[in-house]
Amino acid sequence: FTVKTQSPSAAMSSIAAVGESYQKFNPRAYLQNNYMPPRADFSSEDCVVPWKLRCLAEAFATGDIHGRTLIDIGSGPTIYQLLSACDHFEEIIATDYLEVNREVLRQWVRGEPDSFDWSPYIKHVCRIEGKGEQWKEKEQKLRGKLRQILPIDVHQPEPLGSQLCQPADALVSTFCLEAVSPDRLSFERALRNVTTLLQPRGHFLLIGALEESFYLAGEAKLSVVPVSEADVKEALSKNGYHIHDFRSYLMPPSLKIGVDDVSGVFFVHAQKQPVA
Ligand SMILES: C[S@@+](CC[C@H](N)C(=O)[O-])C[C@H]1O[C@@H](n2cnc3c(N)ncnc32)[C@H](O)[C@@H]1O
Ligand SMILES: O=S(=O)(c1ccc2c(c1)CN[C@@H](CF)C2)N1CCSCC1
Repeated sequence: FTVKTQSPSAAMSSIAAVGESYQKFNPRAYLQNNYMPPRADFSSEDCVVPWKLRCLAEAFATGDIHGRTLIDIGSGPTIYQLLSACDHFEEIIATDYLEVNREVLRQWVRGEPDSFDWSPYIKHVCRIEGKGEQWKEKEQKLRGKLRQILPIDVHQPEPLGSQLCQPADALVSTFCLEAVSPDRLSFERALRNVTTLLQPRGHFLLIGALEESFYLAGEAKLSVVPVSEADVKEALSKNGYHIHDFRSYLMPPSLKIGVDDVSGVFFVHAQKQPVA
């Protein structure tokens, strides 16, 4: 059999095409499609949003994941993925490819009146963490820790360019790598690139879409490389990670409303192994 390898120029042009497709990405439409009712349902712990928040809260509740800095890879216009992290790091760095998303995050940090209302998520996380924390306290705490909102390109060997002084103690990334990679090889290379941002023995919490091929964000229709559990595990192992925990959520048919064709969601707690 022949092994299909892509020429560097072909790989670059398909990555360029992804970047071009993101120019039409509409943050508000994206938030509407994925983070507002009816899809964003908190009515049962079995719903996908409570499941995601519980995965993150339980990982941080182990006490194993802490340090000075945490970087969120491909934050987009969302902050839910950082709510359980903010008690465990001095500084949280959000990143995204698009200025429109970085500006949405800045608006939230500034507490601007028409910024997205994350209070249902903050209230839910305070409840499941069970520390008696008031939601406005957690909201202000996260705002205080989100001190840098940086441009990133996971397809670059140095995704943050020269902006990063030293590798982070932990990484978080949600629905980014598979949503910006034209194929599995690019997905693995993007993971290799972002791994350079993480200290050896650093922890990586990764959430993503299983077997998704597209999603909508306003005028933009974005291609997604369909990945299976095995693909994600293989990519992590190839990049020197030990997998502490891997969980999957099967998307109920009722949540398939046309804004994407996601089949499920994965959560991974992985740790970068030191080079021998
Ligand atoms: C599906 S959204 C995920 C947003 C958010 N993390 C969440 O959980 O909903 C994918 C994000 O990846 C960003 N992105 C696009 N191309 C990228 C690239 N080359 N490197 C890093 N991020 C990129 C997009 O701007 C978008 O915000
Ligand atoms: O948290 S989710 O599982 C979720 C949240 C975000 C996304 C997806 C899924 C799938 N498409 C991604 C595109 F990359 C973005 N969820 C989907 C069901 S309704 C609430 C939001």
